[in-house]
Amino acid sequence: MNKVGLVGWRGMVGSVLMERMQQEGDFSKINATFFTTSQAGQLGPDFAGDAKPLLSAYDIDALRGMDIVITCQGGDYTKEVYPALRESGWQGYWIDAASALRMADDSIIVLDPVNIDVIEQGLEQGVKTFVGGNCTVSLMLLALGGLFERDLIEWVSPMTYQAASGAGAKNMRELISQMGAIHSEVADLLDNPHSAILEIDKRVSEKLQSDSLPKDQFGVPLAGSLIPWIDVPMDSGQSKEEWKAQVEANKILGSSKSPIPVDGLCVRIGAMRCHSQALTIKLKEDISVEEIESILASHNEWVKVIPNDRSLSSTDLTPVKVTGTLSIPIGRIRKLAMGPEYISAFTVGDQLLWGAAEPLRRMLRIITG
Ligand SMILES: NC(=O)C1=CN([C@@H]2O[C@H](COP(=O)(O)OP(=O)(O)OC[C@H]3O[C@@H](n4cnc5c(N)ncnc54)[C@H](OP(=O)(O)O)[C@@H]3O)[C@@H](O)[C@H]2O)C=CC1
Ligand SMILES: N[C@@H](CC(=O)OP(=O)(O)O)C(=O)O
Repeated sequence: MNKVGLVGWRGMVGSVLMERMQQEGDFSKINATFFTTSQAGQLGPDFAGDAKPLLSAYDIDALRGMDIVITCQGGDYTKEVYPALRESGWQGYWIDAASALRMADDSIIVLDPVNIDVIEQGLEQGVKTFVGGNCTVSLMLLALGGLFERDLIEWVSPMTYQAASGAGAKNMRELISQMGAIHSEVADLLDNPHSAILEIDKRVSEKLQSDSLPKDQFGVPLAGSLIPWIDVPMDSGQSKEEWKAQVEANKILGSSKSPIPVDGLCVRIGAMRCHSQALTIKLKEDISVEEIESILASHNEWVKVIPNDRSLSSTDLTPVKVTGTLSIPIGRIRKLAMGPEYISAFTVGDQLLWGAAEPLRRMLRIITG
């Protein structure tokens, strides 16, 4: 059995990965060793049998003993340890959730329902570094996989509605704290059915603008508001999250030499762990909505076409419905007024599952069998 080192297993993405690996019986296929950046020597988890002391995730000799290292520890860890490990002559497989190595020439971005051909070709050619894609990119490609596979997309503009989880566990907690603080501010008025709505609104607005609202993580209110910027600025005027859409999507699809334009605005909203995206798509030809739906639905087992219906869209095409599942619903598919090749769509996906942990877990299984 392959010796697999697990780093970052107790973080948010890592915990979701551990859950999925247990559900799918992955630990029976590997010889697991657990690493840590902060708790070396303490007793590790018992996911893979008896708990053993944790090894230091900075111990290059210990990592060199692994056939495969899978990490959800983050980009700073990758930047520090990966080069040293490779320079030590280690030839093992590195599977990573962080973005640090995604655009490296010798890495492949993994999303096997979309790019199993790229992955298999890479494995044959001796590629040893496999990185999970950006969550919005992976979720969009799973939703639109059928249209990309048939080369029907001229360009796509995703306008995103991204959950707090994408910013980290502390940010999820802060969102809930903000919601609680807003409610507390007006609880007495809410209890009184005769209170004036404008008074409630005034107090909520004052609370949102006050220094007493918890906002150490986001820096601004997210509850009752939104943040139309995610990640650092690029020279192009895009945010880095927006920049990733085109470069990563085309790397995954193997079309980087003549890239399909993918560009839009990324917005943080007060959802917990599901990212949503409103897509404007220019098709290369005029095909019917029925055909588009059938092409999308047949691409992979997780995508689910939701009819363009008010009630179904309100129940089935939402973060509340999708959270904690691998389902990728796509709906609101209709022709736009701009012309017969222009269509709209709306899709939702769990950014910790298909957006982060699941592509890594599946890559591990591709290697270990
Ligand atoms: N959040 C996201 O949506 C996505 C994240 N990623 C990537 O994954 C990386 C990790 O993200 P995420 O899982 O959100 O990060 P977390 O902050 O949840 O976890 C990262 C590490 O923090 C350490 N840690 C310290 N205190 C605690 C604690 N109380 N509970 C759990 N862990 C703790 C753990 O390392 P140790 O055990 O060594 O102390 C853990 O592995 C990101 O940096 C990013 O590169 C990729 C896709 C999506
Ligand atoms: N940036 C994403 C989450 C993330 O970690 O992305 P990446 O894996 O590309 O760094 C978000 O905020 O929703």
